[in-house]
Amino acid sequence: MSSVLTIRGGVPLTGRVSVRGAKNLVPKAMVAALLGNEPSVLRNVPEIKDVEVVTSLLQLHGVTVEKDPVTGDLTLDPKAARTAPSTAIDAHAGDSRIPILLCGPLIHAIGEAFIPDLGGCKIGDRPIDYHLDVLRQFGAVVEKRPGGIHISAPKGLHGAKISLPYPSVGATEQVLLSATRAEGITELSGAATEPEIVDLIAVLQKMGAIISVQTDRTIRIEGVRDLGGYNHRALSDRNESASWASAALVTRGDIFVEGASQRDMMTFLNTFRKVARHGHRRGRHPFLPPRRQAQPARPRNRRPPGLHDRLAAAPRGGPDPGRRRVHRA
Ligand SMILES: CC(=O)N[C@H]1[C@@H](OP(=O)(O)OP(=O)(O)OC[C@H]2O[C@@H](n3ccc(=O)[nH]c3=O)[C@H](O)[C@@H]2O)O[C@H](CO)[C@@H](O)[C@@H]1O
Ligand SMILES: C=C(OP(=O)(O)O)C(=O)O
Repeated sequence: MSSVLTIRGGVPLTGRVSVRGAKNLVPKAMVAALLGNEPSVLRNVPEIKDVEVVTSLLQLHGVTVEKDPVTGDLTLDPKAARTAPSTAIDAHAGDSRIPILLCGPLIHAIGEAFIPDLGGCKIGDRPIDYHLDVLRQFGAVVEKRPGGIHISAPKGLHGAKISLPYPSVGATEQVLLSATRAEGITELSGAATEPEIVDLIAVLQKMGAIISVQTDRTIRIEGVRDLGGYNHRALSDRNESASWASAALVTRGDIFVEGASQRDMMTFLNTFRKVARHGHRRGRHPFLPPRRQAQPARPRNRRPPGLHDRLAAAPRGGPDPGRRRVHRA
């Protein structure tokens, strides 16, 4: 499939769409299933590439992944987890960014991990130094090898006091997935606390993990020896919901987004309302000022609480008869 989508605009978008489970939770919850000693069931699973990649990587490691043909629910059983051939893992090089999160769970399940070179959206430099630092602080040995990274932990993973220089989503997930079965207590400060992180914590807690989140971006994890399975319905994708809302705004359309969660989108909804109001004051059209397009209400700080980076500039006003090229997530 081409990696470019060409959109011919100029038509108001109207109708009803159903939003599925969050892309930024589902593949991570699938990885979490590897930490259990019994099957897990994940519901509200979207049909996206990250799910395919993680399914394949889990299967390569002996995890059975069964998809219900009617509901699309996944049952993941890790009890036969085993080492996978690095050539087979390598076939996934460049496919996704999720494999880096397999490190902790694979070390707990089989004692080592080989992670292929990462993919993911091309949104600039995307280092993984926080991930590797965190793993080393847990006691892992990280080695660069041709085609990927090899990680082992001859003395197991041990809880640690970790501080992130920036509230990285991925690095916070790395800590959560590594610490829940590490020996001792982990205290993470400077953690990301997005709704998808909170939902991942809910998944881990269902498995038996002991995790508390404080209001100052500190997460405390008390390691446990074993975890069970989970039965979880993924939270809905707030980015997809916000994309539909933005599409309705800029095309003067009317879209009902079934399953969107106000609670997880408060910052976006405030921004959306301000943009719409701004346009209304300045021109005839509710969303479009007469001479120039409504300006995005840009957040002042780098990552305002609750607003996904990707959406910080999403709701620009004004219908656009032209074409748009977007990159595919
Ligand atoms: C900024 C960005 O696009 N964040 C998205 C990205 O998270 P992803 O985990 O890729 O990015 P982070 O939120 O971790 O990165 C935030 C910032 O920390 C820096 N950083 C991060 C990790 C690291 O090891 N070293 C380092 O320097 C990055 O350069 C960036 O400036 O994908 C997630 C989906 O999985 C989304 O939920 C996040 O909203
Ligand atoms: C950057 C993102 O996606 P990915 O990490 O999958 O590339 C994102 O969801 O914001």
